[in-house]
Amino acid sequence: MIKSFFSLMRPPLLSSTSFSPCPLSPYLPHRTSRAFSASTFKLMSSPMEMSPILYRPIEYVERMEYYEPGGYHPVKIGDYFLNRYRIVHKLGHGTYSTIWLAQDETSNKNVAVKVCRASFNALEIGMLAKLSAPSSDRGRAIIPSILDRFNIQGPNGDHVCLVTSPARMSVSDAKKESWISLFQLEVARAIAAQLVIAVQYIHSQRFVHGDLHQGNILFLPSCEFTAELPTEKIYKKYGEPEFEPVNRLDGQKLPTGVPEHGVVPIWLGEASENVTLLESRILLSDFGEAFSPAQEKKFESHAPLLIRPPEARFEPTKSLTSSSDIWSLACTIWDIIAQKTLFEGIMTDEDDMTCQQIGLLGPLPTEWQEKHGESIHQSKYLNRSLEGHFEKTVQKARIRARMPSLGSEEQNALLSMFRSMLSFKPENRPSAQQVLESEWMVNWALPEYEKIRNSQCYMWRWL
Ligand SMILES: Nc1ncnc2c1ncn2[C@@H]1O[C@H](COP(=O)(O)OP(=O)(O)OP(=O)(O)O)[C@@H](O)[C@H]1O
Repeated sequence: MIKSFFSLMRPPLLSSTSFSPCPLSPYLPHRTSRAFSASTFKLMSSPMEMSPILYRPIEYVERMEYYEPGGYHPVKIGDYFLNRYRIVHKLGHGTYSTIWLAQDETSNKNVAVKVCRASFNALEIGMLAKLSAPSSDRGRAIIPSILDRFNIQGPNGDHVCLVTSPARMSVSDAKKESWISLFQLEVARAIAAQLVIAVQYIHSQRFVHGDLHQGNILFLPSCEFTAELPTEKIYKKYGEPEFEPVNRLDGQKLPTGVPEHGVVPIWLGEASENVTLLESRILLSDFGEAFSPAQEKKFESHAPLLIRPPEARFEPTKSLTSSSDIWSLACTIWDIIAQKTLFEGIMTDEDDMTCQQIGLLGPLPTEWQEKHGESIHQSKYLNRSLEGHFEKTVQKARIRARMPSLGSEEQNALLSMFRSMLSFKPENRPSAQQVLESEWMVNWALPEYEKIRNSQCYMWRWL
């Protein structure tokens, strides 16, 4: 059901099941790929219920099928929440929410209001509240702060709303906006450093994030945008909201609870190669898959297949742990540094993913091989290697894009970090703290982070 709906929506280029090296980015027309956001990616890997009514898909806009009892709330531009938050634009959408830019009329700041689906499990909020409690840990600054929280009632139910600071774009948005899908080296290093610091902080608080992909890494906007920019200036600079009519495929009237118009999200971002070091401050968002292993066992991973740790498949009776985050963290750091993802494919499956992992990383542990037979070893990926993939998707890609490539010492340090993080058995992977202490982090990534840590705007977040 899920797949067949997607094949209806997907243009021919993307419906291919062949493993083209970079299915989404540089070769699609400008901005087209934003319609296939991280959340779309995720939808394919999460269980979901579908409304029986189908709607004409609208580019860049959430699927109208989710406006149903228990689903999204039909937010309109101009809505006031709590007589305080005036909705001025749309920021984005995910599987569980729509996210809106609002003017906080009490503080006169621009904020993000995440309006969750009515069936949303509020556990995420509790976790985020704990992680965003004041702390002197440098990782705390990379976790979004909950500025306010309230509920609204609507035709589709009762919706939790979270107010946080607005972000500019995600790492995946910045790469999709670019023809070369690469960040400047110092920017990639700074993002990777912050991500590891954030994960180390989350693990130190005894949580596992569970969904560490590029779509959940958000760039902070300028201080000017958050603190001062009035709505008229935002519209002048970034454009007024664009509305697209919502139509059912069967031509019938829209049911209650479905908006008459979809709102195209504002684009505050820029192409990856144009992001400067000072603009590379990030927040790690989306704690919808997070859990506390001390209190809860979690056997199934809903992370996108491309970053999903192999133990979710091969050790289904063991609970996921912080080591599962380390695997996904390695895949995501790769994606930040390279032009193409570590593992590839849009409509891929677990067998293919295992074949790709063996191709890049070598044979599976013996007990996993025995469990799953030999068939997965007979694959087209066998002549690959991590080093070869690195040469192609990082070094040569950077040279082609006329960007500096990595020196051999840095390359060796980085590959050695990847190798340890991508150990098949979770118990063989380093902890986030050990990753922070790795040669690449200490000598290349953390020094770039230190440069932005002391920037004026960064300090502003603490005032
Ligand atoms: N504070 C924010 N500022 C700007 N954009 C945001 C913000 N929060 C989220 N977004 C945008 O909305 C998208 C979805 O957000 P988020 O991941 O929090 O949603 P979700 O409903 O939990 O979905 P999913 O788990 O499918 O990603 C993000 O990828 C980003 O593009």
